[in-house]
Formats: sequence, structure tokens, C-alpha cells
Amino acid sequence: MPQVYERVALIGLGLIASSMFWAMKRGGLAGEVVGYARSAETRETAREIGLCDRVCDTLAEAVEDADLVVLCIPVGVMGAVAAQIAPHLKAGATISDVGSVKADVIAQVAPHLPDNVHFVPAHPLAGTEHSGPASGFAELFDNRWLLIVPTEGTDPAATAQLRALWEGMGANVEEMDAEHHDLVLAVTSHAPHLIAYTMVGVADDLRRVTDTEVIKYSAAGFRDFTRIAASDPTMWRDVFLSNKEATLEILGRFTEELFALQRAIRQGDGDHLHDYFTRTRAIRRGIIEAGQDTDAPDFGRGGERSK
Ligand SMILES: NC(=O)C1=CN([C@@H]2O[C@H](COP(=O)(O)OP(=O)(O)OC[C@H]3O[C@@H](n4cnc5c(N)ncnc54)[C@H](O)[C@@H]3O)[C@@H](O)[C@H]2O)C=CC1
Ligand SMILES: O=C(O)C(=O)Cc1ccc(O)cc1
Repeated sequence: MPQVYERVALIGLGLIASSMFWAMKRGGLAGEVVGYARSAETRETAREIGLCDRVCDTLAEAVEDADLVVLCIPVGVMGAVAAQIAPHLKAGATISDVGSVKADVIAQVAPHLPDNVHFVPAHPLAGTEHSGPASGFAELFDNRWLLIVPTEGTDPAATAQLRALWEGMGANVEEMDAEHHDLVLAVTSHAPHLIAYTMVGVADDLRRVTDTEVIKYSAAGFRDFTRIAASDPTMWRDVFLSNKEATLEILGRFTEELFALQRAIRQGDGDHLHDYFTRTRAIRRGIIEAGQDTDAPDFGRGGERSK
């Protein structure tokens, strides 16, 4: 795979940045990858494990001369960091991000950027419940979606170059507008995370009654919830505050359906339950047939790696 960028700067050295680094190295996609982390401890760990060709102690040093700068930080701090890097960006550079929410991140970042750089927001639909500099791996983006969310006036050449980088890292790239992205993600990722957090919280409350049985006899479904509910609290706090409208819209619909199912159980309405579960089973089968389920053994792909 030919080199796509001469110099890439990764801001925030957690799961996504470290996976990007290993994936870029695997594909020979960048001449030099420099990294910046806010805490001295993370910078130290990065240096120890060989994460990044060079780890910088300041944001200014990391972004100067970078052809691509990727913000790999929680969505709540994107605007503040954009303001800090703005005076140090190289003319013609591309600025991107990996945030799980797009409209709010664009609103935070765009006003700070000078006219002589290109802003190309993006979001990889790939992750795990792990975080930090040691949690990344080169295969994270293989066969996963990467959504590019162009803003008004986004340069097609800069977009094409970023697309080539993500394709080199194994992702399938599509473009989507910000509002649509945020609604789709509220359904497929944000609301499900909140439901998992809630279910694990409920079980934790019950634990006082049932002692350790909730953990001891956890069935697979609940274990999946606990995996998701172990995700980084800062990242997810920011996601919900940042994608407020779409998440509340989906949670409103969720609550209505939940009440309907609750009523069906109370009234012994088996037909309602059976019809509902038949419909949802068809959705699961559709996902598998479309080849979008990475846990399905039929497709010969590994599931989400657990570390
Ligand atoms: N974890 C996941 O599964 C996925 C996460 N994302 C998005 O990627 C971004 C990064 O997430 P992860 O890599 O998982 O997080 P992480 O928690 O592993 O790493 C985030 C890094 O940002 C740093 N950071 C926090 N505040 C900062 C600030 N003010 N200035 C500089 N650095 C700061 C943290 O110290 C940490 O090193 C988030 O916006 C998240 O929404 C996107 C797809 C999947
Ligand atoms: O670990 C999981 O199940 C995930 O859902 C990973 C994930 C988390 C956040 C994103 O914005 C995209 C993917």
C-alpha cells in the first residue's frame, strides 16, 4: 500500500489513536506518525510500547508540519483542543476527528480553524469497551465502516486522501450528512449503550437482594450488557451530552415500545409478544445475511477482541 500522508499527528493516545497507529504501520500509510497525550503518564506508556514514531510533550509541537491532524479525544473537548492547535497548523493540512457524534463536534471545531486548512470530520464504527494507549490493535478497523461527514465547502481532494487512508487501514468508507449520522448512531450505538448501562445498574441494585448470584449466574445476554457498560465513562458522558436531541428522540420511542410490551405481559397478550419477537428476529437475520455481523462465525471474521 503506498504512503498516503507524509506526516500524521494523532491527538489523544487512546484506543482509537493507538489502533490507527498500528493500522497505519501495518499498511505503510504514513511517513511519520507523531502523537500527543495530555498526561505525562500516557506519554510515558506510549514511549515504552513504541506507540508513535515520536511522542510530543505539547500540542503545538505535535501539529506543526503535520499534513493530517486527527483529534482522537472525547467529543466534549474537541472545541477546546481545536482552539489550542489552530495557530500552529500547517497551511493546506487536513484536520479530522474520530468522534462518535458529528453535528456538535463540527459546531465546536469548525469556527476555530483557519481558512487555509481542510476540515474532514469522520467516525469509525469500530471499537471495544477498552480504552487507553495499550488497548489498540491494527485489525480494529478491518471490514468496519468509516463514515466521512463532509461540512460545507469540504475539499473533495482532501476527502479523497482521507478516504484512501481509512481504506488502507481496512475500513469501508461511506459519506453521510451530520444530522443523519447522529440519528443513525443514536439508534445503533448511543441508545443501546444507555440501555446496557441501565440494565447493569438495575442488576447492581438487585445484587443487594440476591447477593452474588447476578454475577455467578449471568447469562450471555447480560454478560454482553456488562461488557458494553464497562466502556469509558468520560467518553460516554460526552456522547450523550453531545448527541442530546437524537438520543432523547430514540429513548422516547424506546420507552413507548417498552410500555407496550409491559402491558402485553401484564394482559397475557402472547400474540403481541410473539409478533414483536418474530419481527426483531428477522432484523437480526437481515444483519447476518448482509454480512454486517462480525461475530457470526459463518463469515470467518473474528469477533470483537476482548483483552
Ligand atoms: N472507544 C470506542 O469504541 C470508540 C470511540 N470513538 C471516539 O473516539 C474518540 C476517542 O475515544 P477512545 O480512543 O476510545 O478514548 P480513550 O479514552 O481510549 O482515549 C482518549 C484520549 O484522549 C485524551 N484526552 C482527554 N481529554 C483531553 C484533552 N482535553 N486534551 C487532550 N487529550 C485529551 C485522554 O487522556 C485519552 O488519552 C472519542 O471521541 C470517541 O467518541 C469512536 C469510535 C469507537
Ligand atoms: O464495543 C462496542 O460494542 C461498540 O459499540 C464500539 C463503538 C463505540 C462507539 C462508537 O462510536 C463506535 C463503536
